Amino acid sequence: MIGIIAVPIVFLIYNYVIYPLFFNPLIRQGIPGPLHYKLSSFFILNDSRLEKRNALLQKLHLKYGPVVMIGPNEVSLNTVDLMKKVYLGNYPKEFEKKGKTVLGFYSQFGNFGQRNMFSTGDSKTHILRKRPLQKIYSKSSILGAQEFIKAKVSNITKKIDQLGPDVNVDVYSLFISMAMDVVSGFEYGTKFATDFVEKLPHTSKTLEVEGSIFNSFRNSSSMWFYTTLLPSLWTPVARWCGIEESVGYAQDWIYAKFCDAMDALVSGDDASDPDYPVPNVISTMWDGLRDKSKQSVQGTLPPNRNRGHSYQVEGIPSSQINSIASEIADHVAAGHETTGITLAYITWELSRPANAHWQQKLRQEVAGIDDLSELDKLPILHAIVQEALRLHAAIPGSEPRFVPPGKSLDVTVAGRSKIIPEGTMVSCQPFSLHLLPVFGSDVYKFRPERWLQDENETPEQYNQRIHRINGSMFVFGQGNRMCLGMHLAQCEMKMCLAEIYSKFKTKVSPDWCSKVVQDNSDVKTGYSELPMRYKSSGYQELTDVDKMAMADTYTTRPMFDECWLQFDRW
Ligand code: HEM
Repeated sequence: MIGIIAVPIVFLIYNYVIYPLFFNPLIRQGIPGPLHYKLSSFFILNDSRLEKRNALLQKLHLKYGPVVMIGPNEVSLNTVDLMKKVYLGNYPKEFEKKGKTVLGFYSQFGNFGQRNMFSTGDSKTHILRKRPLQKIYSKSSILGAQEFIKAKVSNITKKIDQLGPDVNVDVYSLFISMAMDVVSGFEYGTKFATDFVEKLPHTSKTLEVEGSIFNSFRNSSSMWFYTTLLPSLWTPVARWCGIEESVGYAQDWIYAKFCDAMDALVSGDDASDPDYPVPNVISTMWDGLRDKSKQSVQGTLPPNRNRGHSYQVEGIPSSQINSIASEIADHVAAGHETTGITLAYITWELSRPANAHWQQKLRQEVAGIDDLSELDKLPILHAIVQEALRLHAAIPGSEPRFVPPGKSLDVTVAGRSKIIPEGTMVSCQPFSLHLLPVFGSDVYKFRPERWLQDENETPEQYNQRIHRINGSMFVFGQGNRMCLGMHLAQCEMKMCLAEIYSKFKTKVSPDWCSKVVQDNSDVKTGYSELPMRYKSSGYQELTDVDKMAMADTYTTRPMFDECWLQFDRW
């Protein structure tokens, strides 16, 4: 009897007290951090679940310095040098040694039973996947696709004109829709691109409408903690929250569109609209698969458009077909939320009374220019986009990697050299890196001028400063796992801002909040700063700054999922 009780107690004491305190190499090295975080991963996982992680890591870095232990095997880093060592050093997303693999944060991002580029752990497999897709999103390819992007972007101003002046417009809905209209063309071919800017009203909270695919994407995001960190609890929690069905809806929608585009390709049709011949993922991967299989592929079996997710082509294993669908699903998700969220933050910042002078400057700069390569050279437009990417990084959360087998990471703690051993999970988070002093003063404020030449600076000093701060940006990651859609996102955003501000001025809707804050006050981050009751009850007493607080999650969003502006012709 004593043995039955004693064995588990000894096990727990050894695992949670003796081993961590006396044998854990990170603790023995003296890596700083709160003691309870060093002993168990429970605390940092729970912070993620409570949507407090990003703000907490920032506080820990301010307290303990740039190297902080946040779990028995996890260290958060916050200097530009360490970020470069890890990400330009291409540390892997998974740790593999002697045939054993430690899966990481990313392994759960696969779809339809298949991994994709983003969720691939090892560098060799990743580069093979990435190579054929890289050219679709290269700068020259995006410039070549500008007529298509322009057509989708100009639907925004058409929509605003239809709505008329002083109408409250939810720009969060508008820009998420625009980004989906664009990215779907790059995935399925322009023939199959969506038209959500035209089809949705954007004058009510349509993204939350039950059954909408955006609601479904949102519900998937709300489950990100379980998807990525505790997959075994995903199904019971989704069922308990009543969103299991809804989460599947976006996947079904993505797959149904995939089937439509595949039907066209397999029968020898082009997936591109002849007016907008844009290179796309489905055609590129399908051609690659046919070349690889060296078979003449003909005819389809009837696709299963329900939950089966199994499009079949004679002679090709369905796993290979689904590998294309998995890649597309990832790009569709990555490509619409991030860009839409950033645009919502940019236009909100420009609409705040204290920042409204930037609208004037922008209008003067973009007047009469709609060519993308010309827009790309404009300093004010560039400064506004860069500043929003810094302050409102759409992915502000940690991007975890492992110290590779056979290597260690040298760090300095309080002037002393320390070694982080192989297999340790290390990460930087854009949110904290973007607040470092290298970016200048008032780092919690939106100040596009930090990207422009100061009147006291020589051109040489300016170039050196800009080189330094550009190299410190982490919004798109760095190294070989850097964002594939970066040029697409930047071009889309610049085109969209030029289109809007050459025609309209914007202001924060006074009907949306108790008060529109007049000064350029600091941004807020996260649910942790506002009591949860605001989320579900009447929250009319909040200001626009409160309502645009960034959700404390891996991919952020305005925490109330809305951003209401009014548009007026200049
Ligand atoms: C403002 C918009 C965007 C932001 C802030 C953003 C941010 C990021 C970040 C930080 C990563 C790297 C994650 C990591 O290393 O752990 C990433 C990867 C990725 N992004 Fe984006 N992204 C944006 C837009 C897009 C768009 C429009 C696409 C369209 C296809 C896209 C596709 C991808 C893909 C496929 C990867 C994985 C790359 C790889 O693993 O090699 N992103 N993105």
